Amino acid sequence: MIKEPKTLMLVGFMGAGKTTVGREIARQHQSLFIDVDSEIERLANQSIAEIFVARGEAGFRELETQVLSEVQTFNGIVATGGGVVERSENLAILEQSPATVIYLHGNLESTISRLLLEGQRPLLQEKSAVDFFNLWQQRDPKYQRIANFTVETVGKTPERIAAEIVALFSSNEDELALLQLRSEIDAFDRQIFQLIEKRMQVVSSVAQYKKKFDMKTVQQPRMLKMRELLKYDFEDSKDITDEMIDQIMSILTTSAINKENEQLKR
Ligand SMILES: Nc1ncnc2c1ncn2[C@@H]1O[C@H](COP(=O)(O)OP(=O)(O)OP(=O)(O)O)[C@@H](O)[C@H]1O
Ligand SMILES: O=C(O)C1=C[C@@H](O)[C@@H](O)[C@H](O)C1
Ligand SMILES: [Mg+2]
Repeated sequence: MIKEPKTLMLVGFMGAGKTTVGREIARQHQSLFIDVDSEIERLANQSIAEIFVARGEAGFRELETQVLSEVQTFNGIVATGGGVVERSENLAILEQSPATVIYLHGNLESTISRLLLEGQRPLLQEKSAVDFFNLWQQRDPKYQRIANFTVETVGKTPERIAAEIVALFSSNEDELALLQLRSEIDAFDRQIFQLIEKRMQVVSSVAQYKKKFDMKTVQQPRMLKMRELLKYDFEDSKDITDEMIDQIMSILTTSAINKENEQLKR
């Protein structure tokens, strides 16, 4: 059971949101928060980037292990650094500590775009996209191994992720299994709606085109063709039935037609 843990450790790839979500859990749950990277900077009196330059990655990892062993019994939320799984000493600390470990799982694409916006991680400067992909593949099973619970973060706001984690505190073992699955479903739902939002933006551009060339909003052959192609592509799927395609496409096309009519004032 994850019941009001004394220590809650967040692990995950750099940029997964450990620091942001950790602070938010502390705010929602009124607990203390500590960030391993910030503690390392305090200890060395240097920024992470400066530590990497002055002591190399190996020197940074030494400090990381030192701080991790100190915070393993911290009474509150601990955001670890993305590379905490790089050293076997750290894995042993996390496996043996009484802390509850939560893996913030995302996808490489959204994580890299966030990191590029920030541009502060030393490893980001020196690694190629392929290196990053390999690092992701190599670290992912390690985060999984040490985690008591994995939270799917794709498409969710930090507030939403934090609320999901706070909800775990009062759940028993059986409920946790269900919450784990629901965390995945919620992430898919958010991705589906984000895609629908993007689809509607394209619909807007189609409306402009139709206005320019004085075309009708509803193009019946096109509507039929869209469904026909989807049914063909998913004909082997047991879950995506023709009926489901008709129902979902009906909602999507009705919303699109309404939007086009509104834009074209028809
Ligand atoms: N769920 C989210 N949705 C959108 N943006 C997010 C989300 N989580 C984090 N971010 C943004 O992504 C960036 C990286 O987040 P954060 O610093 O919390 O990652 P981290 O896991 O602590 O990384 P590191 O391992 O490098 O310390 C920040 O700009 C933050 O605002
Ligand atoms: O993923 C990593 O190896 C790192 C992540 C950051 O949290 C920092 O600890 C540092 O930039 C290294
Ligand atoms: Mg961080």
